[in-house]
Amino acid sequence: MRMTDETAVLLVNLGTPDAATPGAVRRYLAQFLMDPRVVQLPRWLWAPLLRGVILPLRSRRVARKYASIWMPGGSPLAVHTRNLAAAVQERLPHMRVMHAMRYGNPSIPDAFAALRSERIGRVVVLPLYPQYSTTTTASVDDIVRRARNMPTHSVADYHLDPAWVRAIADSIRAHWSEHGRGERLVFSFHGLPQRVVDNGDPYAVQCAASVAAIVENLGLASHDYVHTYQSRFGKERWLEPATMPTLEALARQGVKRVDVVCPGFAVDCLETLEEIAELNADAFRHAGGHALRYIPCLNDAPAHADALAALAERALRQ
Ligand SMILES: C=CC1=C(C)c2cc3[nH]c(cc4nc(cc5[nH]c(cc1n2)c(C)c5CCC(=O)O)C(CCC(=O)O)=C4C)c(C)c3C=C
Ligand SMILES: [Fe+2]
Ligand SMILES: [Fe+2]
Repeated sequence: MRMTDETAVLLVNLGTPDAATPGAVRRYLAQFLMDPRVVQLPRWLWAPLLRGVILPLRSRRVARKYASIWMPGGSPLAVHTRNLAAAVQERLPHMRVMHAMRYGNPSIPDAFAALRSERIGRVVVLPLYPQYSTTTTASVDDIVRRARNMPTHSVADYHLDPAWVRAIADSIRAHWSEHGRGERLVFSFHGLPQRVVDNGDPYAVQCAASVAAIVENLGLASHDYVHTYQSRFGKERWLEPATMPTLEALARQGVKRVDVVCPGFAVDCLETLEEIAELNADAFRHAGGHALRYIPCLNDAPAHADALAALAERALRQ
């Protein structure tokens, strides 16, 4: 089949269970946690541990967490990613915009099969991770390399993209003007094992650079904000400072109101809606704080779709 000049943009996110049930969560976690980019233990050790201990226990507990945030259209990560792709499509009428998930559905191989049948000639893959990590971005690339059947260009990261930085800063300003401003702004990013960073993963450096750029745009002083890492998984040492103990320490120091923003997540998901807006908000109050206000991800906001559409167009010109 001859390819055409038609180009496509494939937005790729992490993925999420198809239902808030232990079975669906188990299928999702099994695929996610067997990715050697994510858990680097030897397979002979990890596979039986995962199947025998972790999946049976974790799937039930995590399914209840998903149930607490589930939307009429599905998992928030799936709903927001779908809506974001539609918003980007509106801005790129001359291209085909699709989305896919690294784990679960719709899969990356299925997306490439669909693009091939639509006779698309060239694809820009835009992983929805502002900061590059081997555990996320490189893992998307692993599958893209295997699945692609046409010329493909991948965007590595956009952690300092001016339009993206401005969109995040504007969303914080909008939140402040609607709800008032807390005494501290907490920037909480998904964590990584410290070992992964020690082995050369640029994620932590890029997270810090994003914080610096957003803070500069907002004109904040160093005592106005804190940069933390959330979502520890397993027994290893992860990036620090950790979000929850930091919030508890702030509350004990007498801080009554904090705002939390998560610029490592393109769209809201379990880690923001349940972990930050529910779990960490409770912990902050139990430690003596009055209110943790969570600032939502950019999701399908016009400024977010504008920034991503411009990134994709620039990548295509390269
Ligand atoms: C935004 C960047 C992310 C990095 C970096 C990342 C690394 C990473 N994650 C785990 C383990 C889990 N993460 C889970 C959920 C999850 N993680 C991200 C993003 C990053 N992960 C997102 C967007 C989500 C939410 C998915 C959703 O459906 O809403 C989970 C699943 C939930 C749970 O069981 O707690 C796990 C497990 C590791 C081990 C890791 C780096 C090594
Ligand atoms: Fe994660
Ligand atoms: Fe988590």
